[in-house]
Amino acid sequence: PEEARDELAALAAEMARANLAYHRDDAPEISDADYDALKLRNAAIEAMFPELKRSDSPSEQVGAAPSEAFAKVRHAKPMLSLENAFDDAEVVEFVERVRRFLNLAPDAPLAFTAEPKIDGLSLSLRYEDGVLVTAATRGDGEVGENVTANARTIADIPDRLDGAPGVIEVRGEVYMSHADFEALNLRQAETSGRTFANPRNAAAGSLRQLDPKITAARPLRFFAYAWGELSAPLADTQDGAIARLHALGFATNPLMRRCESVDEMLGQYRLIEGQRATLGYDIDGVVYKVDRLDLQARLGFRSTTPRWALAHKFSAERATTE
Ligand SMILES: Cc1ccc2cc(C(N)=O)cc(O)c2n1
Repeated sequence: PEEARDELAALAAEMARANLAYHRDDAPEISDADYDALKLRNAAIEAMFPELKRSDSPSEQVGAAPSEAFAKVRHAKPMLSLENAFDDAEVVEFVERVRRFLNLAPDAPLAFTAEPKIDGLSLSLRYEDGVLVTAATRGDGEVGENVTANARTIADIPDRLDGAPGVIEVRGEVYMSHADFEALNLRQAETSGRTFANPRNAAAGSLRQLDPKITAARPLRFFAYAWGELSAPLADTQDGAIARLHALGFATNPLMRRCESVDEMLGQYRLIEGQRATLGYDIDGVVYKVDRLDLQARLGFRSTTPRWALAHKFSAERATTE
């Protein structure tokens, strides 16, 4: 029994640390599966020595373990990641690959959009008949976490839409500005002593708080940049669709431009890179997308990335906010 008591104490400490890392700092130290294994071991020892059950045992608490913290949501359309490019030559290759796939002559017009790649965390917002019904994190791309109550506290996210398709899933990035991040860390240092390493962790940790009142006190922002299920098209082009999202009340990034050539794409990349230090929020590259949505549909997706999009990353600079 003495070893059992010691092991229960060790398990309790490890689970408490895992919970803190997961819920407050959104930097899970162990996987859901590992956490569940700790809970199982804990339950097994309690079964053998019921008198040793601790008051802080997870079998005493109702749910709220990392793996059950948020209900799971299966995305109607997978939330994909983007293929990366690190230099101009890879961008030229991407455009040539798109032309070949579409069987376009080298001089045939082919427009792209170029926009800053926000360094936050993806969120999918489902509206039905203009009402926000579900907000879900990306998760593994197929299944995310239901964070609807928390998303409702974000000012940039409308609770209702007028004039939208009956079903519309808006996708974008939740992020925290540098100024809000510094102020939050000051507050954190004075209260809990736990500060966040960077704005992305602070945004993710704030969005995945169990208590929406805590999320409401966190200054989170949102840029819309894509969509999932739609019961009717938004427009014929990427540029037009983003303009439509803006008209519906979403914040979209003002540095997005339609580009008629690779040179214009690379020019927009340099313009955005030049403004990187003055935006007031973190970006880690530029996203190019084929502008015409009929061409996006023809290009389709590889297993996890669209053929019609590319993320052109900035060279990794010494982190400026850590
Ligand atoms: C399709 C897709 C996937 C991930 C994206 C991510 C970002 C971003 N992090 O800003 C922007 C986009 O337009 C994206 N578009």
